[in-house]
Amino acid sequence: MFKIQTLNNISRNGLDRLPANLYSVANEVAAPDAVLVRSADMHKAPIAASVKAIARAGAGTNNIPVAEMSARGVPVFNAPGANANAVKELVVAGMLLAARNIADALGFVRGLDASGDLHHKVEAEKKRFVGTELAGKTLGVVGLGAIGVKVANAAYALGMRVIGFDPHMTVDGAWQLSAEVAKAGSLAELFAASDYLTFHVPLNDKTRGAFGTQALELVRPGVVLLNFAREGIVDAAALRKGLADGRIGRYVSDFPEADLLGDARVISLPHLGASTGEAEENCALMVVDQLRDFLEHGNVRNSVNFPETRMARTGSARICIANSNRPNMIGQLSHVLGEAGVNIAQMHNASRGELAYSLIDVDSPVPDSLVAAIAAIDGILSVRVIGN
Ligand SMILES: NC(=O)C1=CN([C@@H]2O[C@H](COP(=O)(O)OP(=O)(O)OC[C@H]3O[C@@H](n4cnc5c(N)ncnc54)[C@H](O)[C@@H]3O)[C@@H](O)[C@H]2O)C=CC1
Ligand SMILES: O=C(O)CCC(=O)C(=O)O
Repeated sequence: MFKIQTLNNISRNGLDRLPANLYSVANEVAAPDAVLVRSADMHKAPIAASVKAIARAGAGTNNIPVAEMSARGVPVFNAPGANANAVKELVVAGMLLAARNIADALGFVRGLDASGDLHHKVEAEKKRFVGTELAGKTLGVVGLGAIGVKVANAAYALGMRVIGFDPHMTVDGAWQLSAEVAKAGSLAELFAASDYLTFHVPLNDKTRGAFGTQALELVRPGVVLLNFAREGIVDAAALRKGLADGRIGRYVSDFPEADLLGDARVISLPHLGASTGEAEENCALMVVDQLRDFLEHGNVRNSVNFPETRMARTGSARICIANSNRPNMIGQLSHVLGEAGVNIAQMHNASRGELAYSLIDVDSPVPDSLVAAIAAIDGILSVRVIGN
């Protein structure tokens, strides 16, 4: 029986794919085998030694201590692209909210006194909410991954000019991107050309503060800045300076900030990008399937720290081993198996950066002494036996 701990609400349709005879699922679990999480901050509490995998039902994994998990030989999975459409639609809504003063106008109508001549009040005041159109404006998209590509294509379909910047764009992403989206040679070029600017990059040491004081000097006065990626992507000081001197016309964000809550130029949403029934279900289905494949067969799909590794099962048992990616690890493993008289039926080894992962199917049961001997090899991060 595998014990799964959920740290956030995970779509029921996803959880239903965990058969009750094999899995128990709860919020509070002693010694869980795996954790299912959305946005809960896993940096804040120690992660139990029993955890063999973490599955993020979403895209960003900055709430998970990925480097620490790699050092423990624990894969972290996510659901690439599974919520991208939901985020795209909210980004489009965000551009429209900013362009047409929709939030202010809604506030005005909600505050109207229902008595008297409503029609007159509406017609007299509507000039306060005159907006602009998106068509003909330029949108700069930083990060052309699952979300950025969809946002770029949608904006083009709305009549916007679109330019994008992503030095690591994938071939798949390029296939999906409209040929009408122009490539910016640099971030500076993109900043200078954009009326609307949107970021769709992961938060990491390279992207933290990607919109900072330098960007502020380059952007068009009154630029509409959209941040549906992560709070840290936009530097706090640069944002406040830009709002104060009017360089930033509007800030539309999925991450409310305490001191900006009352600022009329700031439109904040409560991290709603992926909050649609469809996206929540897509993410849950994807990560639950990946988690099952890992726990039951050791296979790895869509991990952010492990290499893709899949092998059909043969033999009586499977040994799953994560180790430091250095010479002679396979040699030592096969030596230890040979010493124990265990024959390798088939094996698959793959590496990613500093980590390597092997699936070894064997013809006979794996004794505890062999597991201990493998774990004792210098550089082994984790060992697990399935189907013994
Ligand atoms: N508001 C919300 O509810 C949601 C927010 N997100 C955030 O959006 C981010 C992006 O999500 P996806 O598009 O699904 O991820 P993705 O991994 O498909 O795309 C990210 C893209 O950013 C690019 N990139 C990385 N560093 C870059 C840099 N320095 N400059 C330019 N491009 C760079 C990558 O090459 C990649 O193409 C997530 O990491 C997450 O933080 C994702 C889903 C929901
Ligand atoms: O699960 C959520 O609602 C947050 C989604 C998100 O931010 C992500 O997928 O990176």
